[in-house]
Amino acid sequence: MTRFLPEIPSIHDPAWNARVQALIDQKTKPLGALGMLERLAHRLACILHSEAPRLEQPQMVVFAADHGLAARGVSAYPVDVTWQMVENFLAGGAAVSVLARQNGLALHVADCGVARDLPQRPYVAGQPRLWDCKVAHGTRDCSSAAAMNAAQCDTAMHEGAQLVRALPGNALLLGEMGIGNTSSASLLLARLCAVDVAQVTGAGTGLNAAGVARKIAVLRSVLAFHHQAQEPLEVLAAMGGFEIAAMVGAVLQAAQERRVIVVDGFITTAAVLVASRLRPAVLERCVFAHRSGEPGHTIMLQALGAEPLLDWGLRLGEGSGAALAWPLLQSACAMLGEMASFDSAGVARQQAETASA
Ligand SMILES: O=C(O)c1ccc[n+]([C@@H]2O[C@H](COP(=O)([O-])O)[C@@H](O)[C@H]2O)c1
Ligand SMILES: Cc1cc2nc[nH]c2cc1C
Repeated sequence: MTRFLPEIPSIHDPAWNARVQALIDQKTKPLGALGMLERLAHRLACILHSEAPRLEQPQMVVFAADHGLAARGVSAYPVDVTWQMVENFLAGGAAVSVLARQNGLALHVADCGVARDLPQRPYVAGQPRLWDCKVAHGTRDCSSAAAMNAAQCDTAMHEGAQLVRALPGNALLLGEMGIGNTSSASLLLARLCAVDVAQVTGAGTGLNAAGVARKIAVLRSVLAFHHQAQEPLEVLAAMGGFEIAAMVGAVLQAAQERRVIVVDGFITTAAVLVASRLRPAVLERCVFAHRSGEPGHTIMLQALGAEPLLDWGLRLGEGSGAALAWPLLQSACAMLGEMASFDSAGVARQQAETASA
């Protein structure tokens, strides 16, 4: 299978940037007074190339898979939670199910490599949908082998891209589920950003201090075992997960189509980190929903130059933070599209001699 590596041109356009900024500055408010909402509106206007951007048919995809490394005791929960939570997503009872429903987000679950066979079920319009993107029944234990081979990595990326192609709309919200996947995210970050793994390893689903210390020791041994893996896709295959590889493909595809990509927490951001090493311009299409309570996320966001919308100590994953932040994107669009300008409303502007530099 060939590698999925589309060209992603930069959408940076100084003239367009200035035009959108001028529109925002003409709204009836003191200059800059809507703070980060203004920066968000600016970003959405640039991604969707519209002075009045509209978010259409938003699609939340929860990418799910299992991790061989989980057998090394790096998670507080058993591997079976992955498939059990997939069932919960589909039944409508998980956090992301509730928040997606509340916010009018279509919900999809992509089985990229859950260890159990999940029965296919009929598609019911308006209900969460299960997609079979399974590459294998979980990755191999990456403390003693590559998590996946290059062909599996390519397949997972293609699956993610193909799924995005099949979805309507102009906004993709990224979610994930996979017991053990905070370990993969920490490993990708440690290797790709050359930081000490102890600095970027946290409790995940809730390890205690002794558990975190054991997790760090395991992750150190994994990094030593894969010392030769340095290129982004080598690192992804060596220590990633099928859901992460599928998200890399999904991000590249969504970026190529110029969709708005709403990034959730630590693991989805790890996928964006890998994608951005392959095609840096994907970052121009991303909105980072929140700063996760997982300590490595702050370092990862910094490495990407990302400014997250929320800082709520969320550490659930699933796409829950992306769904929570969604109304902020809607507000940003409403602000740009519906707020009056000083001229249209007949409101007096700031006096020239009082303008700050
Ligand atoms: O997104 C995050 O920031 C995040 C932080 C901690 C845990 N999680 C979720 O918890 C699971 C992974 O945790 P663990 O401890 O099994 O590595 C996985 O299903 C993630 O969705 C997610
Ligand atoms: C219950 C549970 C729900 C989750 N959702 C995402 N990761 C999770 C991990 C656990 C353990």
